[in-house]
Amino acid sequence: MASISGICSSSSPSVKPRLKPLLRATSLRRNMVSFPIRTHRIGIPPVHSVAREISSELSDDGALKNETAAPTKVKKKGLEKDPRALWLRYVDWLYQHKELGLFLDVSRVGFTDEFVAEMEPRFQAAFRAMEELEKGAIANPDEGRMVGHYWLRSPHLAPTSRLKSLIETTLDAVCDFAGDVVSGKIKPPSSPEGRFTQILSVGIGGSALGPQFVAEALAPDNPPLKIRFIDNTDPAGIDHQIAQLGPELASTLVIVISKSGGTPETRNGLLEVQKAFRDTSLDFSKQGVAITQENSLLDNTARIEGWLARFPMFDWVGGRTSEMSAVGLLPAALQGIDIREMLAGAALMDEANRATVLKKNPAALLALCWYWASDGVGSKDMVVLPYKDSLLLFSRYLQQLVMESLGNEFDLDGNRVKQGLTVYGNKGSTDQHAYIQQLREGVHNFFVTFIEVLCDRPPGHDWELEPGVTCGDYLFGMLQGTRSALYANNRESITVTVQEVTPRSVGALIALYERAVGIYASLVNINAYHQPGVEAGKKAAGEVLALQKRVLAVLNEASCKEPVEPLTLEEVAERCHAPEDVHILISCVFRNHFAFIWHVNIEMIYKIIAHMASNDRALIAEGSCGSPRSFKVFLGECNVDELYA
Ligand SMILES: O=P(O)(O)OC[C@H]1O[C@](O)(CO)[C@@H](O)[C@@H]1O
Repeated sequence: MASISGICSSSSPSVKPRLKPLLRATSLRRNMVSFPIRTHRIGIPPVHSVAREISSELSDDGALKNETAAPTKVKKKGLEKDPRALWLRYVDWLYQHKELGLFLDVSRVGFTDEFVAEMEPRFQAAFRAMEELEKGAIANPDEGRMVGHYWLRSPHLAPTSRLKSLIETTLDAVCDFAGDVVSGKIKPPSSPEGRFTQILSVGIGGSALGPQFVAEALAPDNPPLKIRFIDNTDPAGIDHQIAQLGPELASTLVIVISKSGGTPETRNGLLEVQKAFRDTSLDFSKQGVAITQENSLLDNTARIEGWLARFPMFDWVGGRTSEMSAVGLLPAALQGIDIREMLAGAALMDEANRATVLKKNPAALLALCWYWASDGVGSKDMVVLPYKDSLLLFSRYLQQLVMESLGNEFDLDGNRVKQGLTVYGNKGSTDQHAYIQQLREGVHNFFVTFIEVLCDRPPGHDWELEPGVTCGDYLFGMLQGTRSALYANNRESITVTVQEVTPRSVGALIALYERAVGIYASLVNINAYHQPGVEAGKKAAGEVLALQKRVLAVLNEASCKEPVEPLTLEEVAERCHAPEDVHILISCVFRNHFAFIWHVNIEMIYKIIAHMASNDRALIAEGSCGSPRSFKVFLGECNVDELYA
């Protein structure tokens, strides 16, 4: 058994939300936005934070309509249209990483030399910040954490020898365990096949998106183990995954992934899967693997129940940058993907991204384009279009990486900035038959990133479907045509080109965008490594479930009466609020918010009851859910246990 407990890092210190007085932009002039100079942690100079509400838009000829929106003093001008000048711009700015076979073309983004010059000091500061981060600075100040995903592929860079050996030991353990599972040395106890054939990965967000993207991109046609995912608390979705496994549940390795070890969706997925194991008389512990931080709820459960294996997550690796930790590496290795190649590709890309000359640093070039195109305030969305089916999930993966990192209400100095960069996209050329019409001719609120893969299919397999033209030529033509057509209509685009979709190039792509996010975050002075907004949603969900328990208790009590006492919504709400809400109500009345809170609660109680009624857990005595004012509700069966629990 590959249990490597004890090598996880200790759990993180408690986190306090950062509350600072809000500062506002102090002066806005017509052609320029200037802001008070502020000091900055880890060496970032002041930035021209631009209030989101100031709209900016390129007009159809590429000129800026609202000049006050410019994040720098540089005026935007129309995009270059002269073919020769454009070719020179292409050649001048083309980035190539020879060893990785990766190109980055930023020529179709209209930044000017003046803009680049103005941004230069900010880039130098961002490079210094990245350097400090890699040396182990507390780059996630709210949570008091280091940010160390770069060490995962270059352990020698880890700030202590303990961390270095932790990374290396974990990687070895992942490889050994995966090798033993694939070879059949580690086998499920009661499978007729005598070896594991399936992986069921249970996790959400950063504990799912990386493994999903990599599986889609790199899993061979006949992997040693096939993978499927439970990444939600949707019971029907979970049932579907379990039903699809059918009798192969007996040969399924269940990998439960959660950095915190307490995410409700993941816990629910685990409980549902464990029930499915019980229902089929299978011993879950012999087939369960946990990837989590040491001593988390999940870790303790796995240890106490004696699961097959446990692998560590580190508090200095964020969920959305965890693909190169056990989170991504274990599922990938089990599918026969060369994870050391993935790590090598990422390490090479990291190395390139340490260049302090803008033109030689691909991540910085991306950040420059994002800043230019979205005015440094996310005023334009990033549409990601990989022209390759296997990269379908790249945009979804990037959506979390970019939006959960950059979407921030406050900057590092406590100013309300409401930052972000919206990401969406699926794949080309498929999307040309969906929304490219709007991109070409409709609202101009985006820039595009094309991902191009030069090699169409393995050598020896291609054929011409018409003289001189292959199927892949069409895909190539669609990409180039769309890029040109968009540009002709002043729509900017970036093109990232890789030779092939391989573990090495996928590792490099992940590393490229991880670093671009880090650099961009420095440019706009935000903490890219926390996600306070997500916590608010989780907390609110907890409150809804707590309210549901109270509603259930009230209905139980009324339904146990002889005769049963059906209740209106108002009656349920009133009984729910006593006695523990009295305090809340008094303070709400005191602050003149009573009506609002009452309204929200009664609406929520209505939704709770409607949901229970839809699932046969509450019965409507009078009226219907469609007329909430009048309906009366009771529970079908009086649950005395619950009532007196
Ligand atoms: O790995 P965990 O702790 O279950 O968290 C899953 C995801 O939830 C988030 O915290 C957002 O809720 C992501 O950042 C994270 O990747």
